[in-house]
Order: sequence, then structure tokens, then C-alpha cells
Amino acid sequence: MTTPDEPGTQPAPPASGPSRRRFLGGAALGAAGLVGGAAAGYGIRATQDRPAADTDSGEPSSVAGAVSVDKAAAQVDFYGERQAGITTPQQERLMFASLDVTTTDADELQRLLGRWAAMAARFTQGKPVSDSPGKPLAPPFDTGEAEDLGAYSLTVTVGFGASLFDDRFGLAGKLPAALKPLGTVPGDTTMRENFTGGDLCIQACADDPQVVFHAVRNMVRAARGTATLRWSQLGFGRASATGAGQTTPRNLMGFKDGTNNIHADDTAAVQEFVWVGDETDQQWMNGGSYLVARKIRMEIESWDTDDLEDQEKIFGREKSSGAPLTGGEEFTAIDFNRTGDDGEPVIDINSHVRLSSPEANGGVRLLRRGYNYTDGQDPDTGKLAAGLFFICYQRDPHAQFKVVQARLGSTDLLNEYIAHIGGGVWACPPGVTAAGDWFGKRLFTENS
Ligand SMILES: C=CC1=C(C)c2cc3[nH]c(cc4nc(cc5[nH]c(cc1n2)c(C)c5CCC(=O)O)C(CCC(=O)O)=C4C)c(C)c3C=C
Ligand SMILES: [Fe+2]
Repeated sequence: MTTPDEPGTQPAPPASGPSRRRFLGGAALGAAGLVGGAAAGYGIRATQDRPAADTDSGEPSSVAGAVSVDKAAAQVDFYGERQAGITTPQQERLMFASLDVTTTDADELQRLLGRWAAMAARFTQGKPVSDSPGKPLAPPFDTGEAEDLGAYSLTVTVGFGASLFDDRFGLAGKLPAALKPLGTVPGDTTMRENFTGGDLCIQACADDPQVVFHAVRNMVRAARGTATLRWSQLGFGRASATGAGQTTPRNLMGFKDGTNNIHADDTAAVQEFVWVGDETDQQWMNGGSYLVARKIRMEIESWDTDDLEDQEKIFGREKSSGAPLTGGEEFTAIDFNRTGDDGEPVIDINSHVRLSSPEANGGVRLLRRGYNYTDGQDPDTGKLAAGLFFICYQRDPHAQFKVVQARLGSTDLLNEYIAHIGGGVWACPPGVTAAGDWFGKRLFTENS
């Protein structure tokens, strides 16, 4: 097989020490027209002077502080103090990938992280791996399927799993307490090895399915010899809302999902529950966030035989409007104390909204960013293999995801219709600030 000799997969030679490290991100791709200046924040902006297009999701085609943009041309800044794809208004499509590192050379791993940063910077501008097509007798630098498509608000978010912090790279002393294994969590027993864990993860989100596929495919391709794909997941529609003004989408059970989510404009909640701060025991994670993913299969066929009243009792909300069963409209606060004529709580004591609420979890909240998924049909049962690819971000999974999941795991009425079949926990470091920087640079270059 010919080895592609292109910028995206062949970085600058290794440097042996942090002070001498130089990454292709700035070098080879720079010549190919890498990325313009580092821009702070993750505003969506237009790059082409085209009229605003209709949005099939009913969203406004602009966000606060940004101009009206064509969905295809819309871009989310890649460079910034924080990684995009966390508080960014949630895009419609997901491709998630988990990889295992195969090299034992820490420099090689860092070069991959630099190569990924350089590629992500280009992809998020709608650009291919390189401006050059490559040599006629070699594989093209870029796989090509996103040519002419545009960036579609692509974000690429990278995380590190606990398994990366072993003896291979001398990182054992840099494992944050928050990334230590969660111990026993409800749902674990049905998790399958082939959908679970991984040294690295890539979360690619955009408003076009081919754009997210292209990003992950090329990043996995660039990892050849350094890391291999462990498992991956496509999500075909968002099942949460993270942006101010975004409509609340529906999950595959037909319910509005994301109503009480943390929204990006709630800066106090974002600061309190999402971003890691000075308190961390590992300063390389200061400004980052922890991603917990759970692939949750739904028993769709049995759910579809359940009557509406029971479905609404399970969630504690009306199916059509999303309003709490205690009345009002979608965003009306839930009255957990209200009792009905029978003296029983209107919101069942084991309903999903009660058990997942901050009131039931010592005030804890999560930023949810999940996607509806389908893997087609289960060949063994003939049933639909579909559900929710649950993603949430937080400051500390032990104090947040684990607490909520422990509460849900005991008695949540929803549990009859779902099974956790995969997932993992990853530390997403702060953002890549400029060309030449790479994902998790501080992890490798600073003493804790
Ligand atoms: C451990 C965390 C959670 C898992 C796992 C989870 C699975 C799950 N959720 C739904 C559907 C809905 N969830 C809703 C609310 C909600 N869920 C969680 C956490 C987990 N859900 C939280 C923290 C909340 C918000 C609680 C609050 O602040 O009030 C809702 C109600 C609408 C909403 O607020 O989003 C729905 C619907 C499914 C289908 C599912 C697994 C397949
Ligand atoms: Fe939920």
C-alpha cells in the first residue's frame, strides 16, 4: 500500500523535548494555507456573502452576536481558550469516535494531537486536509467527500480517557481525580466491551452528516500507525438544546428532550457546572470539561405498545407540549410538591424528571448534548437497534453524572425501556489557542 505523503498524515519530524517540539500544525499545513489568526470565542459567522437559507429545524439562522448565515457556510471558530462543541449551539449531526493509542512514543502521540488540531482548524473552515491534491501516483491528501460542502458549523472536540494515563507515556501522575474510574454505576452491567472506553475520543458535530463523517474519517486516517479506531457512533439528530433560542428537539420516544438543559447563555450555570476551574488537582485541565457518553438502546417496540398516559407518567411531562404534568407550558417550573385528588404526587416519585432533577440530586446539573442514533436492525432479534447516544459535559463526573445516574438507576420508570450498552468518560482539555498549539499541550509540557 502506498503511504500518503501529505501534510495531514506526515507531520514534522519528532522533537525530543518540549522546548524543541514543533508541530506540523504550524509548519507544513501553514504553507498549504492553514488557518488565519486565532479568534477567541465560538461565534458562528458567515464566510460567504450568500442569503440566509431556510433551516429545516425551525431554528433562527443566526445567533446572538453573529450575522445571518447560510447553513453550509456557517463556521464555528476552532481556536480559542475553550474547545468548541461543548457550549456551542448543538448542531444536528454527530460522529463520535473512540480510539486506542498503539504507539508507546509520547512524542509521536503529541504529533498526532498536533496533526489533529491542524486538520480540525481546516475542516472547521470547510477546507480539506491540504490545499494541494497531492501527487498523481499517491493517495490524495484528502479523502474528498466533503469537497464543495462547506463547514456546516463543524466542531471537533477531543478528549483523553483514563486508560491513556498509564506507564506508556509517563502520564500516570497526571490523571485528574475527576477522571478516575467511576466505580459501579447503574447501567454498567449491560455495557458491551466493543462500544466502551478508549484512550482518545473525537466528537465531531455539524449540520451535515457527510461533514462529520469526513472529519472523523480523515482524523482516523491520519492516526494510522499511532492510534486505531476502537468504536464509533453516528447520531442523526440532536436530542438536546444547548443554545439560547434553540428549539427543543425530540428523542426517539417522541418527547421533547433538553428543556431543562444548561443553555450556553446561562453563564453562571455554565461556570458552576461545566468548566473545570482552578480547583482541579491537574492544572492542565483548567478550562476544560469532562465528557461522559452513554450509548442507550431503547426498547422501541415495547415502548410503542405503552399507552400515552403511562408514557407521560414515566417522564412527568406531556408528550406533545413538553409541559410538566403539574401544568403550564414547556418551560414552566415543575411543581414536585403538588398532589392530585387521590393524594398522590402529580409527578410520580419515580418519574424521570423527578429523579434527574437538581432537587433530587443535591443541586447537581449536567450540560446534555446527546443525539438520536440508529444502527439499523438487530440481526439477532429483528428489532430496531436505536436509541439515545447520551453525551453530557461537566466539571466532575464523580460529583455530577455518577450522582444523577445512581439516582436514576435505582427506580427510574424509564429503565424498563432502556439499556446502557456502551460509552465512556474522557477529559476534554482547554482549547487549542493558535496554529502550532495542540490538544492537551499542557498535559505533556508542564509539570503538575
Ligand atoms: C445520568 C444522566 C441521564 C441519563 C442517562 C438520561 C437518560 C435519558 N433521558 C431521556 C429523556 C429525558 N431526560 C429529561 C431530563 C433530564 N435527564 C437528565 C439526565 C439523564 N437522562 C437530566 C439531568 C434531566 C434534566 C432534569 C432537570 O433539570 O429538570 C427529559 C425531560 C426534558 C428535559 O428537561 O430535557 C427527557 C424527555 C432519555 C430518553 C434517556 C435515555 C434513553
Ligand atoms: Fe434524561
